[in-house]
Amino acid sequence: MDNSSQIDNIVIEYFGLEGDPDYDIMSEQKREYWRNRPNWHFVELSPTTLRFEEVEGFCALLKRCLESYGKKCDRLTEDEIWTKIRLRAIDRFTKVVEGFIQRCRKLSLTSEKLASLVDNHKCASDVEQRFLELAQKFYQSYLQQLQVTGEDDFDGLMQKAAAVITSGQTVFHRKSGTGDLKCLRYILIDEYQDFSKLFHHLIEAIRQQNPQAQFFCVGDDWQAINGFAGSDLRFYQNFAQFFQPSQKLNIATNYRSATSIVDIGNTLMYGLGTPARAHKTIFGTVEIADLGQFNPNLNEQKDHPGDNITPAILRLVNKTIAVPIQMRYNIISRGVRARQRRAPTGVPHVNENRYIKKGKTVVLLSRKNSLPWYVNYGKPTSKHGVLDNFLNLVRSYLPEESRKALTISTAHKYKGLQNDVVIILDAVPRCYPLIHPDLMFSRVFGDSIEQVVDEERRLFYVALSRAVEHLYILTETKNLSPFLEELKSRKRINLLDWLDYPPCVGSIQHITVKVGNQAGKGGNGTYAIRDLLNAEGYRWRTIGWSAWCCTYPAQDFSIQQYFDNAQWISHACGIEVRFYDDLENMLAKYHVDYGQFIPVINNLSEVDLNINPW
Ligand SMILES: Nc1ncnc2c1ncn2[C@@H]1O[C@H](COP(=O)(O)OP(=O)(O)OP(=O)(O)O)[C@@H](O)[C@H]1O
Repeated sequence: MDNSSQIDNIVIEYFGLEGDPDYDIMSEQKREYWRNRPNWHFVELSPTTLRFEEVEGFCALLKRCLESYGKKCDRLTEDEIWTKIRLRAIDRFTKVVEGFIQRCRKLSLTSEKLASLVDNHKCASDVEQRFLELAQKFYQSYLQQLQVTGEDDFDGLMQKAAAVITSGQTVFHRKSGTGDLKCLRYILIDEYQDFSKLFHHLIEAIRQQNPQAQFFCVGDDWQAINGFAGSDLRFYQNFAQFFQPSQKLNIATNYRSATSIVDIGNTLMYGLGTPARAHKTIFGTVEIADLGQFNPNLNEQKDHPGDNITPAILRLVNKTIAVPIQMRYNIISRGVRARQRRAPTGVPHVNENRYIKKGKTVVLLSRKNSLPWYVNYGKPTSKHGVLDNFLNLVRSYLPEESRKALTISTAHKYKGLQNDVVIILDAVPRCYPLIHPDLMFSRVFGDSIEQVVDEERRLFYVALSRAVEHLYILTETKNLSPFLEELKSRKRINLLDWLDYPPCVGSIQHITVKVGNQAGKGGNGTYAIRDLLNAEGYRWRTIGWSAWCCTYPAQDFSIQQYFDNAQWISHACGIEVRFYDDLENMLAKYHVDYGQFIPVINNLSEVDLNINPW
């Protein structure tokens, strides 16, 4: 497209999966998003258009549409199109082939064994068949390349190690010293649910040489989540068959999580094994956070146009980390003390016991390495990918000293870890279970949708069970993950009320104080104290509410101290004082009459509520 005549921006969207309810919801969200953006035109096309118009008509239609917006269109040649999409296209294809080769290696397949596997496999589509033809060639070349160069991959080293041990060579040398596999008395294997054929070969080789060695294998079949990478739960499930004689012990005590979290994990895995028993006695919390019920306020809409997820997460994080900057605490606590001392009856009393329990750490767990399309994390700030960029965005809204308390990870990578607070970002059907379209390329290894769904359930379990005290499950109640749906049908789970999670005010650097006249009391109030205000550095401003304005560093600012130090106050009558943060959010409003200051209804409650009630 020739953009020389660019006046406005155009987004062209091809809604290729129309008719799929989940996809249609997302399409409607996209329409809504672009409708609300000035200077952007949204052009949508779909397979229906393509079916009616056929390719030529479809292109002509698009051209006419773009020209109506003043865009000149020149059709690219096939070669030019390929040049533009090449990198992206190769990237996905490369990943699929790479995964395929890794699976073959984990199974210790030779080219011949793979060929026989493919011969006996019934392809479900032409695409699958053509892929398998190509993949076999790639695998053959890969093996040849290893042979020619003498290089090896990890799986190759494992195979060689097993072969060397089988041949009777059991002495090994390491930097720390020399050893003999024949002398090993105990072999401890962790994460046994993730065992693969390749590891099994190695262990078998050791056992052949050293039949006296005792094996101790620990694993959790509820956490078997690496089938896609070649792990095989068979080794765990049929343990007794592989290790004879053997004894099996159940470790059912969960030392990690609060009872409500252990309970939710058991409910998800009901019927799939011995339920866990919580050792901790604290109850903890499990709450569903429904994005469908979330209404961002004007500031949040301004900061995150078209994106509800970011402000929603910010509210949860803000409340849970809740190590409010000292300054914010000062404003509130001293403000509240002032209110309690001087306020006439009827001014709401704030219970200071609700304040801060510091030191909670929070992790955001994502099913994918990416986020929904409408989440705009701005200019990339990290080269480690989308999630880290998003983390930096969310952190930028937190006080400096709280930032490290927040981390992000995929659910897969968080296996084995834990956090006080876990926020699951995406308990929706397109994430749990995530059935990747590339699944068709691993059917030949026996992968099926049923297996994937089982593994996704276990992944969801891993995500839930990382929480020590508090678990938030972010979802859309009209679009729940089937696992969550099932959980809800078996157990009552609290749906959080967003009113309890007020907006994140953000890091405040400055407080602007505006001193003006109370409504209905004429202009004499400020006139009488103008020289005093002037001397204290105030300037008269008429933008918005006409008032004398002065800005103070937010650090250690307190309303009580402010009034204690204000020279003008003893002469003041009919005055209104307003306190604003950097974003022009009004934090507090006071009336001053006859030297007395009285708090009026104000927005401090919003800041108050940012304090962690736990
Ligand atoms: N006997 C114990 N007494 C008290 N706390 C324990 C005990 N054993 C483990 N824990 C605590 O329980 C938590 C989980 O322990 P650990 O990570 O060893 O378990 P795990 O079975 O490997 O967990 P997962 O496989 O779910 O990651 C940790 O916080 C650990 O400190």
